Amino acid sequence: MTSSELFDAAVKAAEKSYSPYSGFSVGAALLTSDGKLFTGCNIENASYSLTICAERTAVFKAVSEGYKKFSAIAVAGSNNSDFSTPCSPCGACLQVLGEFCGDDMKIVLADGEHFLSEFFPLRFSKENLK
Ligand SMILES: O=c1ccn([C@H]2C[C@H](O)[C@@H](CO)O2)c(=O)[nH]1
Ligand SMILES: [Zn+2]
Repeated sequence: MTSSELFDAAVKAAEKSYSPYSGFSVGAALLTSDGKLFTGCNIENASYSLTICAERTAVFKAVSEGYKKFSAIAVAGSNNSDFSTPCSPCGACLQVLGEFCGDDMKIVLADGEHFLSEFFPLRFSKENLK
């Protein structure tokens, strides 16, 4: 699957966003190392802080189905139907992605391919616990 196809899957996943409070729809499309696709959307709550981001929805879906090795994630976010402005994963999502993915994990945004190391070069990880 190309990065462009992965990004399109993220835009499609954003259609399922439940975001009545922010009005900001986010979709994520996570590709496993063996080519399986998991998607996720943001799901808000009247108790705002219980909101879950699209990226973590996708990661938790995948891990709960037994997939823990990933090659790329695409993220698309918008408060209208135009997903052309890059939407970076928040710090919480980067931390969760970092649990399962190396520095070379590809992060596809509206402006193209990035890597986890760009966003989060000195993250706290299981290496710190040794
Ligand atoms: O990494 C992120 C950052 C924000 N959001 C969602 C959470 C909230 O519903 C909305 C506005 O913050 O965007 C995500 O899905 N992913
Ligand atoms: Zn997030």
